[in-house]
Amino acid sequence: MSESGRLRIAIQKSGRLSKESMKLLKSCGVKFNINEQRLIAHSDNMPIDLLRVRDDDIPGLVMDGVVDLGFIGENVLEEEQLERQQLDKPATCQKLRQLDFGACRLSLAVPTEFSYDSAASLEGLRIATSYPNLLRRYMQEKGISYRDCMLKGSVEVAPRAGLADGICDLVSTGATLEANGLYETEVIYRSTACLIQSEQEQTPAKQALIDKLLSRINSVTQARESKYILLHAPADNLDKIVSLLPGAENPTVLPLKNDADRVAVHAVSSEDLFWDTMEELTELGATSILVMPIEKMMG
Ligand SMILES: Nc1ncnc2c1ncn2[C@@H]1O[C@H](COP(=O)(O)OP(=O)(O)OP(=O)(O)O)[C@@H](O)[C@H]1O
Ligand SMILES: O=P(O)(O)OC[C@H]1O[C@H](OP(=O)(O)OP(=O)(O)O)[C@H](O)[C@@H]1O
Ligand SMILES: [Mg+2]
Repeated sequence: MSESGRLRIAIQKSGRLSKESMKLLKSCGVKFNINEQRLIAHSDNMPIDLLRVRDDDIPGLVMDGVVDLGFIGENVLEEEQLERQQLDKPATCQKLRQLDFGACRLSLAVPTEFSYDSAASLEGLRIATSYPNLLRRYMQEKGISYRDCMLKGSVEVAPRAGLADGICDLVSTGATLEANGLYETEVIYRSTACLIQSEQEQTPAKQALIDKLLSRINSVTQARESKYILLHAPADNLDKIVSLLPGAENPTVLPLKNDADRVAVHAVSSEDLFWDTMEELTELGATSILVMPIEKMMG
């Protein structure tokens, strides 16, 4: 299948994961032009082909070894794994890493007028979902029987349409539930996007390219989570000031010309600096505080 020399990566064609997956690849130095009409995009500068498909198809393509890598939500990955285990189809792949986008949760939700105590309140009722296997696993663990209503989309309208009593669907802000007169009762699975690799043995050249991509992804992600901070601090308060900057245990401290009592601090901090921290820094006498994004980080 993917025995050509080129690495095949499956990404969602259009949806919640598309932009971020492409952005991540681009920031790893993979250049490509997407033609909306075409399923495949060839990279201009690396031996990589992108396959643009429905997200539901990505785990299967990776598990069958049709593509080498895939960007996918853990929710879809796990659901497909459970499905394939029942059908005795190949159901394994390597999860290379979780990614910092596509965060959502699969939750049970019921109409606002429904009085809900626990999942047992759904005993014998009908639940609409696109994730029948994850739902079944959860309800079996709780020992609750229920009836299925399998819907591929528009799950949140099912109760109002009289198709189901409750739903099990993805939630992020909760706006979709609210707009449909529903409320979230329990989270059954938490998910982010992840990068997966086929179990098939790769040629050394392809595996080296995968390792390089992964190392670049780690570097880009670390950079996204970090900030470069410059500030002037009273030398007496230096330790307190540094302790407010997470991950900046060994900052560069430089003297200031014509000011023996103050120093310049340069540090990479592992968290975003929020206004509260900035205000605390100011209270400790810090001035000229600059917080800058970092594009790449290595070593
Ligand atoms: N509201 C959300 N916020 C963040 N991530 C989300 C949200 N909704 C879904 N996701 C994540 O993005 C994935 C893709 O969601 P999307 O709604 O684009 O899927 P889809 O409609 O099934 O797309 P496709 O047409 O490719 O089948 C989900 O499986 C989940 O991992
Ligand atoms: O809690 P919220 O922030 O409202 O997000 C949840 C919604 O987001 C997803 O759908 P999406 O908007 O991707 O559209 P889709 O239903 O067409 O897949 C998901 O299926 C929910 O319907
Ligand atoms: Mg889908």
